[in-house]
Amino acid sequence: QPQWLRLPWQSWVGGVGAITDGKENKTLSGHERRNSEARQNGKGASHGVAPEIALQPPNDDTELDLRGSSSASSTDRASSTLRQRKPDNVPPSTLPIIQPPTIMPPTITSPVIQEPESPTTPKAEPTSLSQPVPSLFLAESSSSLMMPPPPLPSSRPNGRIPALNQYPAPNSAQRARGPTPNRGPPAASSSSSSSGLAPPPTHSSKPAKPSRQVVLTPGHSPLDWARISGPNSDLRGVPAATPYLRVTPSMLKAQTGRKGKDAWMAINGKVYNVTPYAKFHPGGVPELMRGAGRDGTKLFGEIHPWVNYETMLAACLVGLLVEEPEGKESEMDRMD
Ligand code: HEM
Repeated sequence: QPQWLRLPWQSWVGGVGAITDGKENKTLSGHERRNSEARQNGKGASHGVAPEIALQPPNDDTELDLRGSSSASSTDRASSTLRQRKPDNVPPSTLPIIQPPTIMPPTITSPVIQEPESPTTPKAEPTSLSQPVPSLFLAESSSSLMMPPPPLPSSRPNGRIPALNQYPAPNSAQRARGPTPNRGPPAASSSSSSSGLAPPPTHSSKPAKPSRQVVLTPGHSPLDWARISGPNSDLRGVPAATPYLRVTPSMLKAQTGRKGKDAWMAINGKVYNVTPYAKFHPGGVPELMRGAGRDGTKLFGEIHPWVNYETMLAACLVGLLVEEPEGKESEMDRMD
């Protein structure tokens, strides 16, 4: 940018006008130029902060040094960093007297990108339509081409939908079956004890049986039984080396749990010594002893078929229930 094109305020700012070219580094060159000028005068050490000071707006003491560079002493030129400098090539008579300027922030304009003469991307240009675009407005004139609206139903006065004040309809089959369950008052034929919150009669069930479980004594919980009847336990009540016995009904009949004998019970062909389990039985000792000395399969299944007796009584297994020998049976029958 030529010097004569610079405006006075651009000259005062010291090259800030060059920013309008979009090149910010010229601002630094303006500062650097003045710094180097001060250093050349031997005052560089005391004017090291010149760039910051030069950018501040001038106060009342700021005035334009009209004496020119030739008549100014080194001190004056060094202090010119605090004053307004004049351009070197402008005659003093043409210099305007600058009032304390109002610093406007330099306007940084982005460079305008000039498009080439023949752009590779074709530009869209308005073209004249050969046929008119059909109008989407429902004008009166076009109504003759459109389908007429459907006629209003004659059964609905004013086209309104009648209010459904009754659902189901009075003559519907749903209403004929009676009111919706639990949604209305009970029918006159139903029992007087039923209420709106009570379940319908078809859902009523027998009252649950009261629990017959007993309070087990301390140390006889199901967990305690599981602990003492582990896989290595032997609670059969017979000598350790005794193999599984073939238990006849007459043998079973003698093991009733009385007279110092253990209580044996047969369930599904297996005979168990239930005496060690008696105090652990949730149903109590007397209930358990109902099956002592006999085949308790039916009794057991009637009360708690879900109980896994085989696992629970594995350590109490005495043997298998077998039929009575022919001779023995006839002999016992004869004794009876
Ligand atoms: C055959 C003779 C038996 C009778 C008469 C009998 C009777 C009962 C009774 C009345 C109850 C209480 C049920 C209730 O909760 O109201 C009961 C619970 C129980 N009995 Fe027996 N019992 C017998 C044999 C056994 C045997 C051999 C065992 C061992 C496997 C056993 C294990 C149990 C268990 C684990 C319960 C608790 C069931 C539960 O809470 O669901 N019972 N028993």
